[in-house]
Amino acid sequence: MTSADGASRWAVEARGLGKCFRRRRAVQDFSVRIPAGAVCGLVGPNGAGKSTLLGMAARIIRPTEGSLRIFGSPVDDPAGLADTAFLAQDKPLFPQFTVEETLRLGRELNPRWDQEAAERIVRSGKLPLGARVGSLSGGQRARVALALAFGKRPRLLLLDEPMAELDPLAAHEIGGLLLAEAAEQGTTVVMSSHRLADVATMCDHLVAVAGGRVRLAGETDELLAAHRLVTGVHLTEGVPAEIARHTVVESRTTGRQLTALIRPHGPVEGDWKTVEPSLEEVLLGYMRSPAAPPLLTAAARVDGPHDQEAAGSHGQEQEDEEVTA
Ligand SMILES: Nc1ncnc2c1ncn2[C@@H]1O[C@H](COP(=O)(O)OP(=O)(O)OP(=O)(O)O)[C@@H](O)[C@H]1O
Repeated sequence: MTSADGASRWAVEARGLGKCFRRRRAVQDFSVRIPAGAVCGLVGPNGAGKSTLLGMAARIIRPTEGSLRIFGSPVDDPAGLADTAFLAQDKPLFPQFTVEETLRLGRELNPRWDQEAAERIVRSGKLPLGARVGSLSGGQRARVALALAFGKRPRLLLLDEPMAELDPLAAHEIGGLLLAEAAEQGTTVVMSSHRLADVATMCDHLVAVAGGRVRLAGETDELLAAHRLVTGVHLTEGVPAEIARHTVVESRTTGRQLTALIRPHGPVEGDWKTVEPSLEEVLLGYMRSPAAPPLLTAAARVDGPHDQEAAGSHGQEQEDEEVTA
């Protein structure tokens, strides 16, 4: 779908996307949209397919099946190449280069290079331009890598575990820098992370994957509002009927105490305490319960109400539920 000014509303649009490495299916039946302008967290356990998804969007891994569009154009359209920047997990930089030489390389390789933005990012960390990259701390190297990425002026910035090796202080600083620069440049950000607290504070959208399939996708607020954490005393075996009538993502009993993560289909009857769960509680619930049905908000679904191209789309959307909360 395109907006009135001709730009695509969707930064990323995957339909039935799949990737097979020899006989191993890393991603399957993946149908999700991420709107332009979102800061989207990509979460899931080790081996879930996060790096493979980012690699396909970054054009370094070729999908085996399905379609993937970036700002409305097929991912393999060379015209879109300059629109995307990808920062791999190991943040490949040349250790012998100085910060200044690294930025110069960025300028020479990228026709749309924005030296002012790149220098602003480096200077705000008080990094000396003459320092060798190999002598910098992990946080400082992350800053140089982000300067290189934002210097490209990408419309879509793909980050694989950008804070993985940073201490909490450096992660906070780099997270703030990332959000400020994304807002300044209007960049859509998709970042994989195992740090759920960072995802909760930084991301307005979320895609959770497990076993190469989407488990949750959409606006973080809407996804949270669609769930309730139910607790109470339960003396018999199994999930009580008044809870089982809702979609139960996960239920656990500790002694006499039952805790259930549910997607309510109306009020929860009986003597149960219900609260809105934290993002961490929702994500852990889905990770621990691979059989729980996935949930995609209307905006994340490729057959959502804004879709004009849904005919013939395939994927797991047939079995998903819509968020009604
Ligand atoms: N080049 C490859 N060749 C073969 N198998 C691969 C390759 N890359 C990834 N895989 C497999 O695909 C699956 C998904 O891997 P991927 O790296 O995308 O997961 P991830 O969610 O990024 O994991 P992590 O959180 O550990 O980084 C895994 O089973 C992995 O072993």
